[in-house]
Amino acid sequence: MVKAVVLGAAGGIGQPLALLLKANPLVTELGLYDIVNTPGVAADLSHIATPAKVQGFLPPDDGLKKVLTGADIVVIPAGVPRKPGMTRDDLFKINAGIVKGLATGIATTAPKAFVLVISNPVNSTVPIVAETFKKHGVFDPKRLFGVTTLDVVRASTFVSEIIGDLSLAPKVVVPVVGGHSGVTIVPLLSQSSHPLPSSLSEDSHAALVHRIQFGGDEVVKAKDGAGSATLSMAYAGAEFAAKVIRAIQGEKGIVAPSYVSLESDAEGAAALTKELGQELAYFSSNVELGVDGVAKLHPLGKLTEGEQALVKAAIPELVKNIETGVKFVADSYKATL
Ligand SMILES: NC(=O)c1ccc[n+]([C@@H]2O[C@H](COP(=O)([O-])OP(=O)(O)OC[C@H]3O[C@@H](n4cnc5c(N)ncnc54)[C@H](O)[C@@H]3O)[C@@H](O)[C@H]2O)c1
Ligand SMILES: O=C(O)C[C@H](O)C(=O)O
Repeated sequence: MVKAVVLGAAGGIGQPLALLLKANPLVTELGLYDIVNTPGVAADLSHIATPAKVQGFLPPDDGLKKVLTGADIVVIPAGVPRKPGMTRDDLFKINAGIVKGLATGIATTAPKAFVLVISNPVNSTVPIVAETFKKHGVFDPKRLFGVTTLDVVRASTFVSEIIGDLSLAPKVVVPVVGGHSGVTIVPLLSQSSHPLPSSLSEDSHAALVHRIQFGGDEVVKAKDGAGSATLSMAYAGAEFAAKVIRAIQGEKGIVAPSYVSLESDAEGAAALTKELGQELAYFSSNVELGVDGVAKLHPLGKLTEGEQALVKAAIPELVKNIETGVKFVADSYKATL
């Protein structure tokens, strides 16, 4: 029995994500929450002939508490998306408060749930959830995940395009580490399951790295003011959620990159910190999933000189983004004293 909950379920990501979760036969209950339209989305999805019982909730009448009651896994795509010319950090002002409010609801109603954060800027919203949980004395670093799967999905697609065979895309695996914005997105192309053509020029290689790092901008530009990636994100979010669900049901050996706490006693956390050469509270690396969430963090492994430089460039930005999230929660609690 698995109850999955989507917070922000009526949005551009929320609706197709809810559809894909409804289509997942392992999900037996699907709770949808948003500030608008969830009764309609839930009624629509509830006619699909799959096991999940679907219910939609709105803020009145304790909707957040009701949707979160009994939740095993909570996915959060609530918040505003970018418009052309904006960075993900520009979303912080609005999304930080939304995420903190939802995290407070989870901390008080479903503190043991596995929490998957999609709302941007992920590098800062994940620390916001963690700090909120800490304030409530319920933080378990193994149960909190920043969803970076879209970067991994993009890397698979773009590499298979360069190899010249899109049919390979589902099989191409490229670890993408760091975080989820610009230079913090670090694709380890030297570790691709399918090597790049040896004829690929240095410039084309650099362009590929850039395209993976800034793939989100491509979509924001093409949507021309109508938002950012929604369908590919829903696909990626559902993929990652499905892996977490399989792992918590006991399947072993599931590995996926995710932005997680390094301040955890999970195997490999200390070794990863050592590889990074400095303490970082959060980092995205290959994570082995288990019944309790993060079971093991994989090392970065052998990097090329270029990849080492990319990791080095990502670290100061991550430090700044993490600090912004931590400070937001600290300040907001100070303000309420
Ligand atoms: N992690 C990633 O890789 C990734 C990829 C794409 C988008 N995103 C981010 O996901 C977020 C959502 O994007 P979108 O395109 O779905 O936006 P959207 O505007 O289409 O949908 C967001 C939904 O959140 C709802 N919402 C707002 N405040 C809420 C609250 N307090 N409680 C519950 N729901 C609330 C809105 O009503 C809306 O339905 C954005 O921050 C975007 O940047 C992340
Ligand atoms: O680019 C964005 O703002 C949305 C998302 O983070 C993405 O990578 O597509």
